[in-house]
Amino acid sequence: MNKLFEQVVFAENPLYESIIEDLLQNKYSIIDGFFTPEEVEILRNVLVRKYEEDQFKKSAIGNRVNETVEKEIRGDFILWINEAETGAAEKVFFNKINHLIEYLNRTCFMGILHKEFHYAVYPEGTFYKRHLDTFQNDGRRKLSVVCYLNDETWLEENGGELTIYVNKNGVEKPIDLYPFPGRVVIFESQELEHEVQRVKHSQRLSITGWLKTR
Ligand SMILES: O=C(O)CCC(=O)C(=O)O
Ligand SMILES: [Fe+2]
Repeated sequence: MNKLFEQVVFAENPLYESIIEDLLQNKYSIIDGFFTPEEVEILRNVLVRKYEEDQFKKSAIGNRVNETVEKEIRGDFILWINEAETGAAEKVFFNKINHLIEYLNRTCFMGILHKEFHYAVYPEGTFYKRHLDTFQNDGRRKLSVVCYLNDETWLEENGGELTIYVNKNGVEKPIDLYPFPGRVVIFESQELEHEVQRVKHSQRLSITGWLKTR
C-alpha cells in the first residue's frame, strides 16, 4: 500500500462502532467485558489497597473548588486518579480509555480534550440519589464513563444498581444496570439523569469518569 494511503485509511473498530451507534440511538451504551477479568482484578487490588491506606475521601457535591458533603445525596468515597502518576494497572486502564477517545474524536469529531476519573467505593447502605452529572457546575462534561470493579461473586441481591432514566417518546423509562465486573457504562452527561441504588450487601467498587470538551 502506498504510504500516503496508509495514513488516510483507518481501521474500523466494530466494538467502538457499536458504542457510537448506541450513543446516537439511546444516549447510553453498555459494554460487558470492556475490561478483562485480569484487568479488573488488578485495578480492584489497587483500589482496595489505596482505600485501606485511607487515601479516599468522602464524596462531595459541587465542583472540586466549591464542594459540600451531603450524605443524604451521596454516600460514596472517592479518590481522583492522576494520569501522570499512575502505576502499571492504571496505565492499562488509561490506554484503553485513550484508544476509545481517539476513535471518537477521529470518527465523530467529538472534541474530547480533557478527562477526569476517580475510584469510588460505595460501602454497604450507601447510594447516590438521582442527578445529572453536569449539575456539578461542569458543562464541559460530555460523556460519563463508569467501570465496575466488583469481583465475580457480585450478586444482584447486593443492590447498587445504576438506574438510568431514558425517555422514549415522552415516556420515562428507568433501566437498572447491575455493577458486574468488567462492565462499562457510557452515557451522555448532559442528557441522562441516573442514580445509584442503595448497596444492600458488600461494598460496590468502580472507576467513574468524564470525557470533556473544551
Ligand atoms: O457508579 C455509578 O454507577 C454511577 C456513579 C455516578 O453517577 C457519579 O459518580 O456521578
Ligand atoms: Fe452521576
